[in-house]
Amino acid sequence: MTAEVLRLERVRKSFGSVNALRSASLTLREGEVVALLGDNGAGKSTLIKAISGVHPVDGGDIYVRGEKASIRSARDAIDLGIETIHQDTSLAPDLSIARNLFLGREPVKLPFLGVFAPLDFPELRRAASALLRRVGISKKLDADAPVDTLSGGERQSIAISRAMQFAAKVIILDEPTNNLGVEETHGVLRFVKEVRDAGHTVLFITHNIHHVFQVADRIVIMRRGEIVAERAVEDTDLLTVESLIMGVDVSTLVKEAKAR
Ligand SMILES: Nc1ncnc2c1ncn2[C@@H]1O[C@H](COP(=O)(O)OP(=O)(O)OP(=O)(O)O)[C@@H](O)[C@H]1O
Repeated sequence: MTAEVLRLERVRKSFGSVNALRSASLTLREGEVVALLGDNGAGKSTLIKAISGVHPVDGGDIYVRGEKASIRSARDAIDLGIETIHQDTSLAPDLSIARNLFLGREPVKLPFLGVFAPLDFPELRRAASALLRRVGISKKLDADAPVDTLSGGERQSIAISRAMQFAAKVIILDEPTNNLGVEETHGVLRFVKEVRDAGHTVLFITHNIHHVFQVADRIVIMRRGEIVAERAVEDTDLLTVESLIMGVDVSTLVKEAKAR
């Protein structure tokens, strides 16, 4: 078994009277792809927002590489090696691919000038092209082109590449294949596997169980703010996972529907 990179122990988060996370415990290990599944309102987004510092938890503990961590902001999470790619919001559409690959962490000239330091464009272009080659999406991409000229799948790959290059140990993807075509979806799923094979840990939310079986190593299922089941993908099947998500035996429902 590989090393533990992130562990949540009995984390809680409420919004007024809504207990979005009741007592969620989860361990992520190095180099695995974990799919987080659950019905609408199960608490998936709240869980990833807790890990990424958007909604600091009300209680419970978070450990990063075995050390107790305090994640109170997105900056805290990034500093701990946790990068989150939210749907459609992770890129600046008007900026170039190269700028988006660095976004806020661009190479600068005269770094002692702090926020006033001018960008080092030749270095930015060189580093961006090298990264695009390394992640295998360089074929037709020009690092100077605006990012809004890219397809949805390419944009996802750019956002994931950015997370990878900043050596994020844990990359969290919120519905990475939402609104993508079939081919693009396969491209992103393939890329997720490559990211895993490069040693990163990926946690992703999806409503598409078929994608889970294509890419995940492990499935974690949430219901009503708790993690109710975890399964290795090779040890489970679609009906079992659907049953765990819904909290009822789906095969019985199917039989009943056929009998009507
Ligand atoms: N900012 C918020 N303010 C108030 N309630 C919230 C907030 N965010 C989430 N909730 C509530 O917390 C519960 C869990 O929501 P969450 O978005 O985490 O579920 P989810 O599993 O991601 O659902 P979906 O798949 O529909 O996105 C829901 O009842 C939701 O209405």
